[in-house]
Amino acid sequence: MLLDESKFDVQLKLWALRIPCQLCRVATRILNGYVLDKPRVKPITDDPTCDKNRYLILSEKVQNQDLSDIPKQKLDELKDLCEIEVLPYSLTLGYSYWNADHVLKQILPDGVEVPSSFETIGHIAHLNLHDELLPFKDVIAKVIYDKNYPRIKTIVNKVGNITNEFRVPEFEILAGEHDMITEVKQYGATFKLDYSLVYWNSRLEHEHKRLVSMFQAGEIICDMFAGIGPFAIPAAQKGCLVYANDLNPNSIHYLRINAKINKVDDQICSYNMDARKFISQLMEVPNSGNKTENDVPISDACYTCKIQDNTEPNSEDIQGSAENAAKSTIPVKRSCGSSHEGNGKGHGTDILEGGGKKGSKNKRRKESEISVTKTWEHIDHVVMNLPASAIQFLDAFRGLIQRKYWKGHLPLIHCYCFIRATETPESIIAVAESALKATILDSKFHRVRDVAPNKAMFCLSFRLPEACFCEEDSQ
Ligand SMILES: C[S@@+](CC[C@H](N)C(=O)[O-])C[C@H]1O[C@@H](n2cnc3c(N)ncnc32)[C@H](O)[C@@H]1O
Repeated sequence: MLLDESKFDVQLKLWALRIPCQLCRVATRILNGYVLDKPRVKPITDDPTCDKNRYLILSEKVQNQDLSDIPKQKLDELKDLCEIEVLPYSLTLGYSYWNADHVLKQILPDGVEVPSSFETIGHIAHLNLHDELLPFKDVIAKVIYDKNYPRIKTIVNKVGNITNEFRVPEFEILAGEHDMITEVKQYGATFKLDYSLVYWNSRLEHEHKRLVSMFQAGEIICDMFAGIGPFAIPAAQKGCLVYANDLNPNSIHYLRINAKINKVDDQICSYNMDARKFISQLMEVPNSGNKTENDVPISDACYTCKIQDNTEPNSEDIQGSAENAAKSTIPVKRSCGSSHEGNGKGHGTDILEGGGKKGSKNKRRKESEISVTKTWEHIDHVVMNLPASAIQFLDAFRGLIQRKYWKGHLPLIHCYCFIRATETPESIIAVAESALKATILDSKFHRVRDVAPNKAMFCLSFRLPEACFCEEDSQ
């Protein structure tokens, strides 16, 4: 369907006053309420016959050449100012004048819902067109492009449902530049991403902010499904040390770029593996004799914490050794509320307050602190944002943490999930407990957003139950 822009032309028959240039401002003030007032249309224009004069265009309210629609008092004031000359003025409001909604309403058949909003990701507008709008997708995209350029340079529509495990939709580019690499800003951080290759949802900005506000400077955060870093980067900016993992190599590629852009690459260790394997390697005690085959243990890879590329394991990249890491006598700075030397018993139910020491200094970790971090001894928070299946991954925590090494509180788990109309928070907890094979003592559901009429996204936060400890003597 081609767009004939002339079809949107509307001719207005108006009146204008010919006024000396220097009096235009005063005349406009006097005629307040009777001067043309339309977005993007100037009410004062050149007089083609004399450059010392201007046309002051009157609004549609003024119908008569004798100006009888304007109150007498205003007219008298104007007459005191100058001689009044009234001229007919023809104004054409064309395609460029009308907003997208107005144009689309005229193009689309009656009864078809006009697409009123779209998600913006940097320079990309992401439409989600219903089937009935698909025959009009090109013209809709052109209008949205025309009306939002240069802020928006690429218009895409989601094709089909997301089926891949990386949660990346398939897109069709409908208008503008074929460029899916863009940058977005969230709460002061910059995120670069290829929208065709990685998961990104701008609607989660508030949730990213909310969760990170629960973290304290100095805490250790483990993000099992990190994407390009919307939890990891602001957490690191806040002074946390972050272990971030994602199965999608493109997400990790951009996470690393984003860590550099935001100058927190010395505070994020990034990994590209399955989340279960990641968490089990993170909790693996060096030299405990039960290393996962064919992998660089995370404790080794992050002995010196710089952004690591574990997709190409290379022993020369690993600085320090597991033995050194395990024997290190420099204490890891902790910000958890309880004793750092305890065996994890007697945890309070402070989960909902975030578990961090109040008033801890908002300062970034120094590399020396990072280099001795022993994740098998303590982490503060685990983030699991894969709502469709994160709860199933909770089984990875069964017997994961060795009690004899652990110091302080067990971590707070923040596990995202969907709750459908047929489900309840209790039924979700039951699924989580069955995965953990342990009772969750204290939990909180935070409603993140409605994703469909009968389906909402929630964040389930709870402290990992003590029953999940591995009691074995691993030495
Ligand atoms: C819903 S996205 C969340 C990304 C990011 N945390 C955010 O809030 O924008 C889920 C992420 O989990 C990753 N993922 C899916 N399955 C995974 C698995 N088995 N192990 C690790 N990551 C996985 C996807 O690639 C995707 O980036």
